[in-house]
Parts: sequence; structure tokens; C-alpha cells
Amino acid sequence: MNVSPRPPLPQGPYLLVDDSVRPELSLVDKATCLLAGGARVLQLRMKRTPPREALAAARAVVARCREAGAVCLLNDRVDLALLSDAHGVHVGDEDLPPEAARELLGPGRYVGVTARGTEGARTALAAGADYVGVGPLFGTTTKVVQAPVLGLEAFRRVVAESPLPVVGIGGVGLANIAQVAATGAHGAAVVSDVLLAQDIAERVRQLSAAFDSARGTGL
Ligand SMILES: Cc1ncc(COP(=O)(O)OP(=O)(O)O)c(N)n1
Ligand SMILES: Cc1nc(C(=O)O)sc1CCOP(=O)(O)O
Ligand SMILES: [Mg+2]
Repeated sequence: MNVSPRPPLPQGPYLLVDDSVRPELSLVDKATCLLAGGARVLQLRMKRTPPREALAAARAVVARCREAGAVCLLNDRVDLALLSDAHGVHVGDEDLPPEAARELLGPGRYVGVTARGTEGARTALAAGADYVGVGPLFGTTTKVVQAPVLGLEAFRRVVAESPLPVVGIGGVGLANIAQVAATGAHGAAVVSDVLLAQDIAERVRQLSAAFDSARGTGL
């Protein structure tokens, strides 16, 4: 029986509102375009935005997500998640530990954790996580990641063995999201492929359709 007070995170594309990609667009504009395309899960990732601006952006993006019925997670920042009434956070090795995030956020919000393999997913479960972000699945230029690229086969094994829903991240885009969905992954996190698209909303529709058509097919 599922006794969690949190509904499962929606499946499919998991889209990052990142301040390092297309910096000429505001975070709110990026989120608005993603939501116009039907995005159901956004993660606000602000590595360059000063704190006061970040708080204002978090409040505005969370409000738009709530209007659209989408989930909004804050990257790294449990404080901003609480101040903006976000749905939760995503934390990795260099952030607050997931146990502390859970302690601060309580049972009603999501805590996502970065894992590099099955063992990390097991540890994340014990720490109170709701899902794991597993990567880098493919090569990425958005971030320098110290961990090796997993590739689809290793990723498929993690999905099969993980006790938590898995969201693949790193180099995911329209060219490969169907393959990611076919592994049985719960979600596919996308940054540059969607934010660099000429029509961001249309790219979200294409990513969702490709994910849905291949979901769990094992192809
Ligand atoms: C869904 C998802 N998975 C993994 C990450 C990476 O988080 P982290 O390891 O904390 O690295 P930064 O994003 O903080 O650079 C993520 N953000 N989202
Ligand atoms: C933020 C992040 N974390 C990663 C990890 O493997 O932990 S890869 C990544 C960036 C993903 O960007 P893109 O979709 O543009 O490749
Ligand atoms: Mg982090």
C-alpha cells in the first residue's frame, strides 16, 4: 500500500529551467514557454542568479507552475523551496543531505537525489528520497560532471534495479528520449535540447509525444 502523502511524481519529460542556458531569456519566460508546451515537472536550477533575484524568480515560477497544475522543484536550495512554497527540491552530493532536506520540508514535498548507480539509489531511498536523478546518461556540455557517462545499457540496469523511480539526465533530447523512455525510466530530464529550441513550447510537445509513445516498451 502506498502511504506516502505525496502523489507519485508525474512521468515523462522533466524540464530544467536553467539560468546558464539562453541567459538572455528570463527564468520566468523560460518557465512560461515550458508550461505552454504542457510541461508537468519543472526544476528551477539557478547557479548564477544572485539570492534576491533567485527568490523572486522562484516565487514567480512556482506560482505559474501551480496555476498550470505542474510540479516545481528547486535545485539545491531547500531555503528557496520553503520560501516559494515549491513542491520540493533536488539535491546532490554537494548540497544539503537528503535527510536534512526531508527534515526541513516534511512529508508533503518531494525530495529528489542524484545517484550514479543502483547503490546510490538504495542509499537515496533510505535517506527519504522520492526519486533519483541518474546520470550522466549521455555526454553533456551543460555541466562538467565528474562521473563517467553511463550509456543506455548501464542506465537500463539501474532502472531495473532501483528501488526508486529513476529520472535520466545528461544529453537527453528529442533524438534519444524515446530510448530513455523505453528503458522503463520514470522521467527524462532535459536542459539544453529544450531551452535551445527555436520554439520551446513545441519542443516540449515533441518530447512528451516521443516519451509517451516509447514508455516502457523495452525497445
Ligand atoms: C533530475 C536531476 N538529476 C540530477 C541532477 C544533478 O544534481 P546535482 O548532482 O546536485 O548537480 P547540480 O544540478 O546541482 O549541478 C539534477 N539537477 N537533476
Ligand atoms: C544538471 C546536470 N546534472 C547532470 C548529472 O549527470 O548529474 S547532467 C546535467 C546537465 C544536463 O544538461 P543537458 O540536458 O543539456 O545535457
Ligand atoms: Mg546540486
